[in-house]
Amino acid sequence: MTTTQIPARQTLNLPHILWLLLRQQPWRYACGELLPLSFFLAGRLTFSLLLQVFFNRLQQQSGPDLALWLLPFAFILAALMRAILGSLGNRALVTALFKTTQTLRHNILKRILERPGARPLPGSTGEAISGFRDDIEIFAQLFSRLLNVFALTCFTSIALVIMLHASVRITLFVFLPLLCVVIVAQSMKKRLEKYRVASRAATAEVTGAIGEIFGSVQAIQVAGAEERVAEHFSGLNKRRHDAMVQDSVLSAALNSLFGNTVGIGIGAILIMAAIARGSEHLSVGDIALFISFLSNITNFVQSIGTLLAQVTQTHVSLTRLRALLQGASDTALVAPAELYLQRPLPQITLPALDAFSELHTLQARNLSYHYPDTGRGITGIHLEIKRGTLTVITGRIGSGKTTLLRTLLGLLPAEAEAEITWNGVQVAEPASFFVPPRCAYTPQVPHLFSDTLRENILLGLPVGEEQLHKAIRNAVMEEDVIQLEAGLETVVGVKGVKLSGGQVQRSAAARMLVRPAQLLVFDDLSSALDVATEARLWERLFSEEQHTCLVVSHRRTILQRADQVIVLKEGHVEVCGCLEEVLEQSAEMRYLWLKDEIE
Ligand SMILES: Nc1ncnc2c1ncn2[C@@H]1O[C@H](COP(=O)(O)OP(=O)(O)OP(=O)(O)O)[C@@H](O)[C@H]1O
Repeated sequence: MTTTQIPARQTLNLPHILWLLLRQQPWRYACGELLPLSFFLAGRLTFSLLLQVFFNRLQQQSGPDLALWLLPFAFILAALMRAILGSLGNRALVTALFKTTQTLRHNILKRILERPGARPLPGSTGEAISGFRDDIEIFAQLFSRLLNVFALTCFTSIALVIMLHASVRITLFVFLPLLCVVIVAQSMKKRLEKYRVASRAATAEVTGAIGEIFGSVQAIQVAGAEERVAEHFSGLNKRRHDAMVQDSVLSAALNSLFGNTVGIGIGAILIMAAIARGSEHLSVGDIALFISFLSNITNFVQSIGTLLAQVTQTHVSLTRLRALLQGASDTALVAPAELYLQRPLPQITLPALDAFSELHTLQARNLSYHYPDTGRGITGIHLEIKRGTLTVITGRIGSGKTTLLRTLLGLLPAEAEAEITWNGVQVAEPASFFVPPRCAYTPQVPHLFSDTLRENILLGLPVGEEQLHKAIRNAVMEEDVIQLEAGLETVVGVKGVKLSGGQVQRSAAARMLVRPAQLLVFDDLSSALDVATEARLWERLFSEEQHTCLVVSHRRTILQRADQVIVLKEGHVEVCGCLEEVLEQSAEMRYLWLKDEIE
């Protein structure tokens, strides 16, 4: 059995990926970049040709004629056109680029959320954040540059024909530097790629360290490790600084090379024009035309150089984004996405409880999972849970209780021979199957967000106040809510730092209970709740209806209520049965029972 479906990986090349993204909003891109730029370049061409006519007339006649008057008008017209179309186009372009980047972010996030909950990211959080932020921005920059280069290429091609018509030899001199630039840029490609990878990795390390430091301020203070942490952080920053300097210096060197090479080209043209004879002779108008074209050709050359560097960067970014995709095809990366940029987000609704979702029996056979780094975990577990019963999993620390729950629920990928059935039908994808209204789960270490307590419980679920207060009461949280400064509207701080461990645990229980489910799974509430509070919670839960529960615990209060106790030892089921049976059959259980009494 596999818990996640990893589609056969389909790798697309970069141009194909860009094309698929461009195709999603061709009109926005056309209006945003190509149209204004084309008008600008058409205006620029007209202006250059008028300039040629003007200087030729000036050379031939004693005074200026109509061309002189046309020139400023043409210039003003072109500038006006550019300003109007540019500002209109800018809005379309910004929207198009934003949609493209958000589509990529949406698709990667979707893929991450499809992965089993315990292992959603392939690397550190910092690497993922840096991928979401920087690598995707690099895609947007490449898009913008490509469209720009496309328009400039059209301009340069027309300019080339006009220049060749004026003088073949001098025109070739203009394009010689361009050839040099392309050769130099290509030869630097590998080095630039190496520097880019290093600077991205260093940035990810710094981002990750910031996240870890903010997440463990208390632990650092308790250990008195402020100075050592600051030193470590400073070391990471130094590495990032060095990598960024190498990267930036090489990019800047290439850029300045492009600019200066073309400058030298302009000098060469002037010299060639000065010494040209016969058919190669250039008029003042031709020289003015060449020089006026050259500023745009400079632009073109620089853009080509930057484009080549950006293509290299984008290849590096694509490799990193593929790592976040974790085996999914590139088509998943560029698939059109519903973004809700201007419309309100759709309401979250719980799937309706159909006849099949009603639990009668849940069975697991040969459930195994071993952590790749330690080889520890659970092996060959069988279990059966019947409707309306309470099953308690117990065992020593590290015996595999949490691993068993997570593997059953698909949060860890079970090994191949495992089989999970719900009412006798095999569950192909436990991670997406064991969700409300079939199953709800409170983990041992719940995660709260830096939001109000209400939002932390509801997570956007549209339920009435009555249902919310019932869940809070069942989680034995109602007195705490009254005491909090703003009740349910209290902002609980990052990871719920403003709440006690027990309050965090019970908030998570309320989050679970507000979503009615056929199977309720609790992982060891006793780690954060005192005996009396935990007992009240079970009392309330079982007094109102016959829930089906799967609970990890070592507390006698819940063991005594259990219909079935599963005792785990070193990742195996040691014994399974009602409390009397397991106490009678297992020395391990007797040890755990006595230990709880002593504690
Ligand atoms: N992320 C992990 N990577 C590697 N090994 C792990 C990981 N999590 C747990 N283990 C190992 O797997 C075994 C089972 O761990 P598990 O957390 O399931 O035990 P547990 O019975 O739930 O413990 P506790 O009572 O402390 O919650 C342990 O030996 C533990 O060291």
